[in-house]
Amino acid sequence: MAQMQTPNGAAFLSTHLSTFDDYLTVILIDALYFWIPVHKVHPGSRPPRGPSPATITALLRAHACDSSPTALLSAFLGLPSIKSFLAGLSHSPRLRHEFEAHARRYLAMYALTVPFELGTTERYRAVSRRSETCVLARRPIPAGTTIQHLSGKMVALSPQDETGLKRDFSIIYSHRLGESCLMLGPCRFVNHDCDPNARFIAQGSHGVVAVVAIRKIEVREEITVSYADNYFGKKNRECMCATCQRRGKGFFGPSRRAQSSKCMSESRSANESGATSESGSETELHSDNTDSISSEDENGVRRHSTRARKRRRPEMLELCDTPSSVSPYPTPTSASSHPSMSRPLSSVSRQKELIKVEDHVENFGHTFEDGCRRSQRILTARAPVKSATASNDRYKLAKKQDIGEPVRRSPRKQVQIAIAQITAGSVSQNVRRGQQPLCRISAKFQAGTQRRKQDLLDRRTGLSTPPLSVSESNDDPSDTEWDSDGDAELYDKWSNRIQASPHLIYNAFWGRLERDNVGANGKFPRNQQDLSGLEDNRDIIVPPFQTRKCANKNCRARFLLARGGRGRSLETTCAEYVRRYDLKCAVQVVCVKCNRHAGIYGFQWPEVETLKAKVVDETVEDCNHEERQVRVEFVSLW
Ligand SMILES: C[S@@+](CC[C@H](N)C(=O)[O-])C[C@H]1O[C@@H](n2cnc3c(N)ncnc32)[C@H](O)[C@@H]1O
Repeated sequence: MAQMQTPNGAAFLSTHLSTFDDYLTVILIDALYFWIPVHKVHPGSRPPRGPSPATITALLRAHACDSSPTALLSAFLGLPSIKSFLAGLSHSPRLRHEFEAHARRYLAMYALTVPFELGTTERYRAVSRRSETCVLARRPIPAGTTIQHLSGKMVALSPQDETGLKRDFSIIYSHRLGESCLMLGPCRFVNHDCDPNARFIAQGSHGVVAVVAIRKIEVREEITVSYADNYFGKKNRECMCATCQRRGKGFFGPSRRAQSSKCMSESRSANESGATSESGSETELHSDNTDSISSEDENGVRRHSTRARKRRRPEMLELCDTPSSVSPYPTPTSASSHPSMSRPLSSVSRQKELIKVEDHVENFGHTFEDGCRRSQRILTARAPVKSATASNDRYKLAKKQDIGEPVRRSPRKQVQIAIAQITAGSVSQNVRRGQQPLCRISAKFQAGTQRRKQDLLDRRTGLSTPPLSVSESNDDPSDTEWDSDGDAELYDKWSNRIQASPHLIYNAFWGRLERDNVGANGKFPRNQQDLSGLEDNRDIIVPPFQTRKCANKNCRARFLLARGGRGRSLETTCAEYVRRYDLKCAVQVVCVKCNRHAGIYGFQWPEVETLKAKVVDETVEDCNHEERQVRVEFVSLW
């Protein structure tokens, strides 16, 4: 195990803390809270076995209303798998202490009073090709407030890590420590915005980082900080933040294409010469700003001395000083004064790469909350984009007018469309992927709706399956089986209907019409075997099946039970969850957020109101609370 030094030393526990971070995010976020795997420092490595999601959920439930995570932490540390993990650290009390402190940071995120939560965003998908994490305000945060529990820890990068960690985005340059550091913990999920509403501050002298609101942050607003002025290329010209989008700058600016082609050739030549000099053995980072020697040419391409180039990190954030006058961090000068700030977001190889734009890109640039509240928000690439340079295509795609423009459609409307389409047995218009079809609902059909509603009600009273929770659907969706004859019967009925018009299957969730989603045998897939006969790249459509009221008496949301297959997923929000978990499984729910909280807090959410003295004002505005009031109805399908 690497030797431990103080945070100010050249080598600290970055390797260990990054391993801890990966381990903790797997067991405390990916496994039970989140619907995408969060980015890992060591994406390839397999973390040790941790406690099961059910165990952690039980712990969280037991301590959900605690004002401090201390009891939760000790219960967590007492779990057998955590104990055996800690046993491996017994030789180093300091490492053990760091693990405990880091676990506390992640566990604290589950306190009911925490004013933020993690969400997902598709904003950066055009570049990163994946959903990314973002941090959203759960309640109003006044300006100047330190955002409770949105914290992290900076650890200096050891030379091994410097070479080993090829691409980790949470590397920051600390002026105080004079070193590149890894930032780990919940605050590493905060994204950059050119007009941020918060900023990083240092807390104490041990590399602990917090986030302070610099203006009032509204409920559901994303919490953002400014990494640096030149973090995403010169003047952040690759920045994809909402502010740049609004102002038509950065990634969305008209000059970007011209610049990026120049930059491409410049950086290619810089890279070539850099490659030669990088054969040397020096990997140590600069210890202060004055060490870095860099300049910019007229094209905005930063040129480094050989030495600076050797030390360049691909991406770095900058930690600002604290708002108080006694700052442990010297006020940063210009971000560009350090060579690390010249991070080329689009590497040469990336720019050369031919873009493979999916022909169906949805929900671009919005977050989980948006998705929950705005049931549809679609950017549809009208046709597959053909070979061109990456920057060009990305630009074209991003310039499409409907980016970020919500398209509102009520679930009921979607369902009506679905019913009408299915009843008609065919579509009278060409419906392309991603396009929303329109049709008239026949009078005959409308009369039938009432009958079907009644029919559904009758059936529902006979069903015995208990309401579902996140833990149930999370455990192993593929193991989930239909658990009542009534369900199976309904499913059969639905399947028959689908098979009557096999070319057209409708996903009642997201209003998508799909063709040809039937197996080789011409039947709708009913089990894993059927599913495996289907091509991977097809969206498998989940027929709506049965709705059920949430067991929480304070929640009016309905669970939707359905059965489906697998498929690719381009969406976040509830839909992503739905697709991720129910594509294979028999069970799905309507609102991921409601269900997630239900799973974690054991339907205790409304009890927040009993903590009147503390949170009564905020509770009213709390988006989770609000979300739980969302009524989703799909009942008219039968
Ligand atoms: C510190 S991380 C923030 C959390 C990250 N979104 C995640 O999923 O873990 C920084 C990364 O977020 C993305 N990012 C954040 N803000 C961005 C912006 N304004 N423009 C482009 N990418 C951004 C980039 O992929 C960057 O490497």
